[in-house]
Amino acid sequence: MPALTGDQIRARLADARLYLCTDARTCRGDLAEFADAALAGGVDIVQLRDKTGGGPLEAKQEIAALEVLAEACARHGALLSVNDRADVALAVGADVLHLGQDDIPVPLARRVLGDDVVIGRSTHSAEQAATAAAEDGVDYFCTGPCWPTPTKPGRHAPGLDLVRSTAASGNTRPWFAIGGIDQARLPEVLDAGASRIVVVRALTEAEDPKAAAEALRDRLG
Ligand SMILES: Cc1ncc(COP(=O)(O)OP(=O)(O)O)c(N)n1
Ligand SMILES: Cc1nc(C(=O)O)sc1CCOP(=O)(O)O
Ligand SMILES: [Mg+2]
Repeated sequence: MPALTGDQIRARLADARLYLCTDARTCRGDLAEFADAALAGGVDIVQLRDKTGGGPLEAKQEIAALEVLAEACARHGALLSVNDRADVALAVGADVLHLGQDDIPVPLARRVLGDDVVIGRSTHSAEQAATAAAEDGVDYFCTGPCWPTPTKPGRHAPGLDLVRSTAASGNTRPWFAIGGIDQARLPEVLDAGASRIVVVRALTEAEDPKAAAEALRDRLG
């Protein structure tokens, strides 16, 4: 069971602006320090997304990294997100499960997790965004990539047009723009109508992750 109730998690989701996906930083061996710095800079949600080996981490490594992130998130009052795996989200008491278009269907994830874990969806077209905005069991969705990105090679980028159409759609569910976003591009993303973002390299590759997170968070309000 997550430490927070579903209502508490959803209240934090409503206020969330900056969502980080990070790998386990196995080569650098600094996951706890990195997470602390990014969270101190204002990250609201942290997801472990490690595809550095060309696929998912072994379960034991994934759970060890999630335990490190869970402690960091608890210290900073942030939400912990698991990518792809409902069973792992349940096992570690995560607040959030993120599912892409090719991951397990939301109703099956709900069967595993119940109602007290937030579920998010990836979307890459206006049709997918409209579906996610209305789908039972979905709490938030992401639209992207805003720009082609080496973090998700081969994924066609719908660009900022998808951000604009989502902003104009009248959707009331929380949604995040993702893909290729950094400090220099953030103004364009905000101008297109997003108020929440997900980043990977903008923080994982930053020399000073706390300062980089602060710079993004300051513009997100
Ligand atoms: C917050 C967030 N948004 C989008 C994604 C991408 O999910 P998906 O399309 O399933 O791709 P993978 O991350 O599984 O490669 C995400 N993980 N998190
Ligand atoms: C993991 C992921 N999902 C995307 C989507 O469009 O669903 S784009 C993406 C990678 C984002 O990485 P960066 O901030 O380094 O460009
Ligand atoms: Mg996925």
